[in-house]
Amino acid sequence: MSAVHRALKTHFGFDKFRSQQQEDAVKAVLKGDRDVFVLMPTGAGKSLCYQLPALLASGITLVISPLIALIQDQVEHLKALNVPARSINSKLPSAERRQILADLESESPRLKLLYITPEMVASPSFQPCLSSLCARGLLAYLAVDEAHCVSQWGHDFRPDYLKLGDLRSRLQGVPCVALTATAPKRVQEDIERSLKLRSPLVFTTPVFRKNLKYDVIFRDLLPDPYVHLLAFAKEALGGNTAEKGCGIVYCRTRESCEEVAHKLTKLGIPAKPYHAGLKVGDRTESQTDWMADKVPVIVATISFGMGVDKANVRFVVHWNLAKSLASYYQESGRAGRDGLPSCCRIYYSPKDRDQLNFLIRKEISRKQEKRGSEKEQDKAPLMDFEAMVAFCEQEGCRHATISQFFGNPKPNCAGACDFCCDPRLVRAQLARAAALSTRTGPAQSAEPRGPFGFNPELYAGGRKGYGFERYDEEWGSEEDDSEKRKKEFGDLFRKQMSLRRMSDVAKETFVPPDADCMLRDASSQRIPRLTVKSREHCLSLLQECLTNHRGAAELSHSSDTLDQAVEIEHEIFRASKSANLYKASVLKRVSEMKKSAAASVAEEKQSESNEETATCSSSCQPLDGFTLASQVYSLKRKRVGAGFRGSSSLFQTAGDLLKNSQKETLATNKTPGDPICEEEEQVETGKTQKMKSDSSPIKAKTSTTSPLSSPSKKLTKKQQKLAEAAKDMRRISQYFGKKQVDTPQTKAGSVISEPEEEGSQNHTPLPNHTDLITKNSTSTDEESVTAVLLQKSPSAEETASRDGTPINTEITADRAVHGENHESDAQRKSPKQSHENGSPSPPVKRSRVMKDTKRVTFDPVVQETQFDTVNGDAAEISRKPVTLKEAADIVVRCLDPFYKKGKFATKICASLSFRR
Ligand SMILES: Nc1ncnc2c1ncn2[C@@H]1O[C@H](COP(=O)(O)OP(=O)(O)OP(=O)(O)O)[C@@H](O)[C@H]1O
Ligand SMILES: [Zn+2]
Repeated sequence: MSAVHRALKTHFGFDKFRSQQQEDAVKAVLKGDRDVFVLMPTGAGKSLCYQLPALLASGITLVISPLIALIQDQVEHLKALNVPARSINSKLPSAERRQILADLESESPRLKLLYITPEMVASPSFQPCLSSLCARGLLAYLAVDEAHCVSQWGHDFRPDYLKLGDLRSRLQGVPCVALTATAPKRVQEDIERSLKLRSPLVFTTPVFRKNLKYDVIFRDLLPDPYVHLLAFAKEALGGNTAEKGCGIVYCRTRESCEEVAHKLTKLGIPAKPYHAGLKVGDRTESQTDWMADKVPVIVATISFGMGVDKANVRFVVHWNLAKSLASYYQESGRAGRDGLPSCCRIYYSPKDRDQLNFLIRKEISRKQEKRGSEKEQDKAPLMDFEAMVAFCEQEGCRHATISQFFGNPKPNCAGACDFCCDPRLVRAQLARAAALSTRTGPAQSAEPRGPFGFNPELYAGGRKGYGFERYDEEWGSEEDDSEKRKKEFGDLFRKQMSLRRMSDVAKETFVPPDADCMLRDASSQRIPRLTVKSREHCLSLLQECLTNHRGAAELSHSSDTLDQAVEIEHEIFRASKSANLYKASVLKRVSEMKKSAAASVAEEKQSESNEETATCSSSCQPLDGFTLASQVYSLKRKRVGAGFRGSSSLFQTAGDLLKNSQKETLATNKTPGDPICEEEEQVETGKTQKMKSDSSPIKAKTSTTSPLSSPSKKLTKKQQKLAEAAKDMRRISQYFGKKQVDTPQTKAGSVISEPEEEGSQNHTPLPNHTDLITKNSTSTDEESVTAVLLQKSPSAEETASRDGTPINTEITADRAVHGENHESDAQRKSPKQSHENGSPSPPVKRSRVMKDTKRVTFDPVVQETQFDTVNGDAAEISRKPVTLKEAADIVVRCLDPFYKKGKFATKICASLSFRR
């Protein structure tokens, strides 16, 4: 017996390979001299093609997989086999994450397989680990599971998968294994290109699976579809639901899931729904119960089942049409993995087809609007969908249709489909459906009718959005929804029209949630202009806050804080009427949580001496010789005081900051500062200002000429004015802050903005007080004030460019606020750079610094305390109403700190300070 066969038996308990292709693929991967492309149908045993070599090779195999649920499933399966496999993901408790990272950093890690999502592998927090593994030659293989996600022609295209091409480039010399079940020819080519596979060896098995019986039932012809489904399920399960296996019913909408599950249960077969609208706990329970055979039927949206490895699935029903034949093949392929006869049925409805057709076209058009251009591959979803429709409507062997679609020769069906079983029945059904269609008239036609008619040429465009990847759930109930469709069409029409008028409607297009979106009611568009990304960002803010309160400030988030955050977010979502009020409420909640947390540590903080703060400030060395913008973030607040404090950013360039901090580093030559130290440094208080001006590495470029640069000297008259102005500004900001909230706090330490689109540079600078006040004061409406507080503010950039101050540092600092998914350019580039330089940087620390800094620098409690100390009348001011005149006065004062009681103290140096 060969070593490979022995390992197969020892680790997996299999006596032989499932197929010749499986064996050949395993051996090719083991050889390690070529990249390998495994193209086998679902259930063919693709995973083994990298899992077995991973166990036999020295080092760790990095497995990229699209869904955390799928990863968990695989990891659990491997753990049960005593295979050292783990996953690093956002749901992992921090203790476990630390344990895994410690193992990976050890000299000879125990772990053999590390599962990770494409997002996580690209995240800054993971880079040090990756670089270290790579540098130490500990990466055995890179396996990309569900590789069709990489292709823009693939039905589950995920933009983050595209980044894997870069990862691939970094991992020179590490063989790559790409695996997928569904890859028509063009998708295969795209995968090879995207993953930069080097003339890979391709292992493929025919898609035909003779144990699967396919049939199509026209739902509209049935007197009671649920009863029909019940009879089918009973038969497929062998009558005894408890022992003979289980089934999956796929629905397109959450409502359908609920409805079908309810009906089946009522009729006698226990069924549970599974969709993204369920509470996390309920969803998990549905899956667990089904996996454990406690509930025989799961009724789910397509977010369920990717990679579900359950051998005894006796039937897969599509209550609604799949979006493509490739998807259908994959989804239906979850049946009969044990090789026993199983059934795959579609309950087809032309009405359903029309809806889907409409939605696909809409999705295509949305993508095109967003992109602003057409691409050849835009056509793919429609072509794929047409193949799906043809599968249902044609007179012919279903297996043959599938095989041909994947470029395989026509198989010998041998009665494994309804047509081959009895073509007359299929024909009869088609005829009855055609008759029904004629009777019911145009409603059955292929195109939905909108108020202005529907011109597919105009609206579908001969182009397509790459992958029509998110199609379920938010499309509303399949039941009588003509009103909704009318509205949808109306919206689409308006958008199309305004697109033609060159308006930027694309911004308003609702981008549906990803399949693994954690939000409740993720696809709800109840609040206009509130995007899923915004909500996810808010969720992460809440979770981060919750996590901190528990003292688990590491990068991970535990699942219970996530649950809690999901609940809180949903509660706010439900209670909010507008996007801005929603964001305001989130910030308020974050602020409240921070306050309560800060209260508990307030005593501790007070006891820390100024001396310590100053020491810390000077000892906090930049990482890798580079000072993070977040480390000098206090600049922004200094600007608030219009240069009142010593080293005002008004005169500071990023280059200066860098130079000075480097000088300081060399001079002090101390050990790198603990981020916590930096945290403390950022906690500016009135008491520490002098210290900071003396010890801060940040020196004003024009400090020798600026009258504002030496706060330790006796203040000149002008300086006093500036001081007053600064004080006023604080009052003002306090005023608006208080008035506004009930509300959101700029001081909450987080500005909620649209999280950046993939790859975009759309960062929201934290508004400084001046900007806020300036804008707020022109607004009387509560919501618009909130909007000013929360929306993307050009303030920092404007101010900076007005000043001539390079904005890079501030932007980077702002980016830090967005957490690990919104890393700075520097962070994004760092892995590659470090690889190229051969000296991996330690971004783990960097990201910690940024994270910590952001929290403390803008801690509302700190700001409030500070203010109260300096201006005891803050609270009073905040409660006073303000007249329009007062507001105008305030605005002008903010714009010009030399303004006082209707007069401007215009001085050359003043204008110099502002123009520089
Ligand atoms: N050599 C083998 N002998 C017997 N069973 C096997 C063998 N290899 C794999 N299997 C089993 O086949 C089932 C399907 O394997 P696997 O999950 O790897 O399929 P897959 O091709 O990856 O499917 P998917 O496309 O859904 O990811 C699993 O239960 C697995 O344990
Ligand atoms: Zn057939």
